[in-house]
Amino acid sequence: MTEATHDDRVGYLAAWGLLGDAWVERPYVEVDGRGVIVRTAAGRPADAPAIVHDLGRRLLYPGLVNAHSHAFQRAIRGGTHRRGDGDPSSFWSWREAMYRVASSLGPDEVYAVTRRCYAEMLRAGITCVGEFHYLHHAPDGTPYADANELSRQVLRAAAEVGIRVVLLEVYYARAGEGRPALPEQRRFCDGSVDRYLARVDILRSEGHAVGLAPHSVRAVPLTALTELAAYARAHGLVVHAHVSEQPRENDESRAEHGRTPTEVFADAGCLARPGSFTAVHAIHLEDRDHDLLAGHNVCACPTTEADLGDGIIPAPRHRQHGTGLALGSDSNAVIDLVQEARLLEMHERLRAQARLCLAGPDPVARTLLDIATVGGARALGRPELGRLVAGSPFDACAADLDHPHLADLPDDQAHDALWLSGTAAAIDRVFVGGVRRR
Ligand SMILES: N=CN[C@@H](CCC(=O)O)C(=O)O
Repeated sequence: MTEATHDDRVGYLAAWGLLGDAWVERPYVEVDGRGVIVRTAAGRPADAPAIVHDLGRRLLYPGLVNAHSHAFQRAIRGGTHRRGDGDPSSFWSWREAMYRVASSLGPDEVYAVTRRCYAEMLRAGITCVGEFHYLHHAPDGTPYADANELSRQVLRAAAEVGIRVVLLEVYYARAGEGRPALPEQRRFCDGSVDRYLARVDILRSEGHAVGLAPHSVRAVPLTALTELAAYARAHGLVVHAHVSEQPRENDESRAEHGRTPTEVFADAGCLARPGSFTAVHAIHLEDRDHDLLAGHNVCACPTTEADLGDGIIPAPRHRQHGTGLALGSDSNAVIDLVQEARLLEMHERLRAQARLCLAGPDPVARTLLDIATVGGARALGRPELGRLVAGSPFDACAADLDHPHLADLPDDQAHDALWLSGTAAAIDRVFVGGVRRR
């Protein structure tokens, strides 16, 4: 492979943007032939390369990082809001509707729905997604000729769309304590930790970005959790799991273990390596759970959590405990991390009857942007992403200051208008690894 030279370099300029930790006017980013940022500056340097793309009146941001997705669930968008065919009026009855689709998809359909979903993510400024992937085998649980067939369909969809993916390979074993997997859950199950890890070994050996994802304490017994935690530690992998999304999950955990789900994950060793665990949802927590999650990550998915009636994530408490926040589009009923971020703040305003709930040293908009970028990158174990700094890939998105939602606002106010009253619709430029994707 030939080295990138100065001649391969191109520059990008915008009106305003976030470079590293600094909000600057006329942000300039220089990118080499491999798509890696080689320098940043406020304003075009005198020695800039010949080609500098001026993005004009746009706000330049790092690419957004979506830390929790079930791509196939896009297929039921809008399909679970009426009584009639079943009763989708609770989380658990919604899950039955979701399982009907989960049981119906073959490899081609998994590829097609995932591709559609990821294309939508890319349009919305998402440059990396953590796919919490649990459709593994044929609907009756029989492995395909290639046991990683459906994981490969996800990887193929991501590659063709041009989005980065971290495959959070799900381990699933049972319907609950003492209950084997339901027929509709059989395709999620590998049958043993060894068979599951053999699949993971292959994916890792092929160079794919992989994390371990014990689905939940309901679906994974403690012995298996302990083995998964040991493997993750040995190989430096992140661990993601659904944690305390619904009160019933806590009740079942107490009945089986006498402990909360977070305590069970901690006792199994899943939290042993600082920063490596991501609790998805983490809504119904006890005080001790917050202490245990300190230094780890929580992935909030506010549009899905609202849709499913889960509850409001205690985001300020997570921040007070030093728990990193990330965002996920989860069910993909909505694919818009700007809305996810905004609702994180707005749900807390409704609960607290107060404003500026997630403000810290930085204004709320900056906090939300950080959660949507570096927060997700940290949760996915990809610290090189989420920031526009030298040495990082040029993964970026830009919002149009002349979009109808932002037009005629002062530029610095437009940034707050996007994150606190807007949507991703204003984002109209997206780059992944230096390649323009939108
Ligand atoms: N937002 C929740 N999604 C979960 C629900 C299933 C469960 O908790 O059993 C999911 O797709 O795996």
